[in-house]
Amino acid sequence: MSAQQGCSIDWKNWQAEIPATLMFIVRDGQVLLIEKLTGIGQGKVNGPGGKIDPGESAEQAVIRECQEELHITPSNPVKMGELHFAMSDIPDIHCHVYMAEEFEGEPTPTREANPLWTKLSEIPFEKMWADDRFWLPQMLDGQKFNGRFEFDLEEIIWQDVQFGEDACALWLGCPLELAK
Ligand SMILES: COc1nc(N)nc2c1ncn2[C@H]1C[C@H](O)[C@@H](COP(=O)(O)OP(=O)(O)OP(=O)(O)O)O1
Repeated sequence: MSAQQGCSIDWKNWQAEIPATLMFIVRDGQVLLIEKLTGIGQGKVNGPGGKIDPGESAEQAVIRECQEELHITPSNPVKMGELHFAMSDIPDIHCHVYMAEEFEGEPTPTREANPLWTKLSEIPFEKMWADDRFWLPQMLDGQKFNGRFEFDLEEIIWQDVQFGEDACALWLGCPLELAK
């Protein structure tokens, strides 16, 4: 699966209904994941994150979501990628992905999430969204990326993931930031 072959999405004119974020905090050979208890992907393992509120930047949103979901505040988040999800059963999602090495607070279970410090060698891909295995290892290795996925329910039916600085040129950015 690559290029546009077999893809039914007009990516040039594609716009997502849901702008969202993800954060991956890495410290001492471990990444801070969550068991997601509410929202899209409930029951899956993911990074903390969630929808971007109107008027909020992606960075503001990802920090707020970490505060709400885990009672922590990441420092110096670095944007690593964008994910474009064309979904069959829920509105399409445009997700901004961040990494950080430092944070304030103690990861704490909340109504929305249980924190899961996970060894980098033991990421539970079988409990995660199907796309994660195609970009998360490379991102944790320091590579920036741009990923586009077409899903049929929870199955990927088309994908294209690019890595490296060139991938950043494909980012759509965050239109809401322009509206601030
Ligand atoms: C489709 O594949 C996905 N893969 C990955 N890795 N992550 C995804 C995928 N689809 C959605 N996500 C992430 C993006 C966001 O972090 C959440 C969705 O946001 P959520 O529904 O949790 O938003 P909240 O604002 O926290 O929830 P409420 O609207 O219920 O307040 O999933």
